[in-house]
This record gives sequence, structure tokens and C-alpha cells, in this order.
Amino acid sequence: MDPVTSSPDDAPSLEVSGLAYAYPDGHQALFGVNLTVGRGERVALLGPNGAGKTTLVLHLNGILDAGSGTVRVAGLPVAKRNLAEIRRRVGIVFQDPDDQLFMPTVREDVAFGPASAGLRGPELEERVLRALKQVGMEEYAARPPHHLSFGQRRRVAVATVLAMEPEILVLDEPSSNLDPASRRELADILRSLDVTVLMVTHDLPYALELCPRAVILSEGVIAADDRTRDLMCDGKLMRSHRLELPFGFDPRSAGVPSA
Ligand SMILES: Nc1ncnc2c1ncn2[C@@H]1O[C@H](COP(=O)(O)OP(=O)(O)OP(=O)(O)O)[C@@H](O)[C@H]1O
Repeated sequence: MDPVTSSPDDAPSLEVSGLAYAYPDGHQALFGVNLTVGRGERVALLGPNGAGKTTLVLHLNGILDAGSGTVRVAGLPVAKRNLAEIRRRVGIVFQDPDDQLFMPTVREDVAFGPASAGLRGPELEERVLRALKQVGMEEYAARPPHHLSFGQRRRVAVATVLAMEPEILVLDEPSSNLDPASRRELADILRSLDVTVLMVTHDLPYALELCPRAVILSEGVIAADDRTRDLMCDGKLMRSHRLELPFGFDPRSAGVPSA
């Protein structure tokens, strides 16, 4: 077996075990986080400002180095020697699409990752087209990203990550700055993908709509891990972690996602 690219078929998409981290200034942001996400699950990562969500996400593809504990992606440990493969397996879509789009055309932006990984010719073209189709943006391949709407740019940013055929798609506030129609379209796209999803969000109705399971990260530890609806119906739990549902929103009667 190739020790870098192979992984046991039955390994979960993500296994975080005992992850602790302090920033160089000494601020301890994570205190022993344990989280397993199975293949094909869609999980919402909730928590108040400063809970440690971004810090956790930055460990998933090795941008930050674990102080202690381990992170595995489809069985492969996140470690310096595996970083290229880990970064292919963990696709992070950042909140601002403009952090991710920098080429003259949409096609070149989506091709950038797979081309850097060595894909060429018709194989590369096919990969780009497939990713653009997955987000409904194939008609825009020749357009400069800066001529697109914010919602379209976010979809292209998702395509740049899908083009790497990731094991897990990590989305940071995917619904932010989207109008209701774009929000709905992105939800439909995310539901249609055959990929594990970890979604960091403060948009609780969006989390309920898309993710059957949610975890609450609070003060650097996982404070709850449950079905999203059950968690949101527990008013005391929600209040104790500064999680507020929008006025009038009733999680008991809102739509349930399919797993
Ligand atoms: N570079 C840094 N140096 C020192 N402390 C940091 C640094 N980045 C974040 N922190 C601290 O680590 C803690 C966790 O921050 P983090 O950004 O992970 O929270 P978050 O849950 O993503 O918050 P938000 O919902 O506001 O995005 C906070 O107390 C924050 O002030």
C-alpha cells in the first residue's frame, strides 16, 4: 500500500481526537476536541464568536499544527509529510470567495488546483466542466470571476474545491451575504453533492435545513453533538452557548434535511 495516498475504505471522513491548541501568544483556543464525521454525513459546526470553530477548521488541512491530539482525514493523519494529499482531501470554502478566486477566468480558477496536482489535457477539461456543472456554473467558464455576482462567485469558489474531488467539503458561513434565492440555490447544490460536508455557520435555520447532525463548539470543547433539530429544540442548551434562533423560527416545524 502507498502510505500516503491509500486509506482504509471504512475510515470515517474525519476523526479529530484530543485536539488541543494554544496560539503563539499563549491563548488556548482548543482543549481536547473529539469529533468523528462519517462518510457522506453533513454536519453543522455551531458555536458563539470566539468558540474555536475557525481554529478547529485550520487544523483540518494542516494550516495550524496540533499542539496535542490528532486529526485524520479518511484515515490519513494530518502531518507535514502528508500535507499535499491532505489539502486535496480537505476542501475549504472560505467565507469570502474573493480569497479563493484570482485567475482571469472562471475556467482557469477551477483548473488551478487539479492542474497544480498534475492533471492535463482532456482529463483536466473534463474535471473542470464536471465541477462547474455541479454548481450550475458551466455557462460562465469563460467569464472573469470579478464580473459575476457574489452568489455566483461563491458557487465558483465551491467548484474550485470540488475540482479536487475532496473527501470532505468544509464551508465557512456558506449562506453569508446571499439573497434568499441564491441561498436556496446553494442549499440545493450542497444537498445534491455526494461528499461529506462540515459547515461552520451562525445561520441556524440553514444548518437545520442542510445538516441532520450538529455539534456545538464552546470555549474550545465540543459541548453538544446531536440531531440538529433536537439540539435546537433544547432552549436551555442553546441559550447557555449564546445560540439564538431568529425571532419566530420554530425548529420543531421547520423542514427536515434528508441524511
Ligand atoms: N492568531 C491568534 N492569536 C491569538 N488568539 C487567537 C488568534 N486567532 C484566534 N484567537 C483566539 O482564539 C479563540 C478562538 O477563535 P476562533 O477564531 O477560532 O473562534 P470562532 O469560533 O471561529 O469565532 P467566530 O464565530 O467569531 O468566527 C478566540 O478567543 C480568539 O480570540
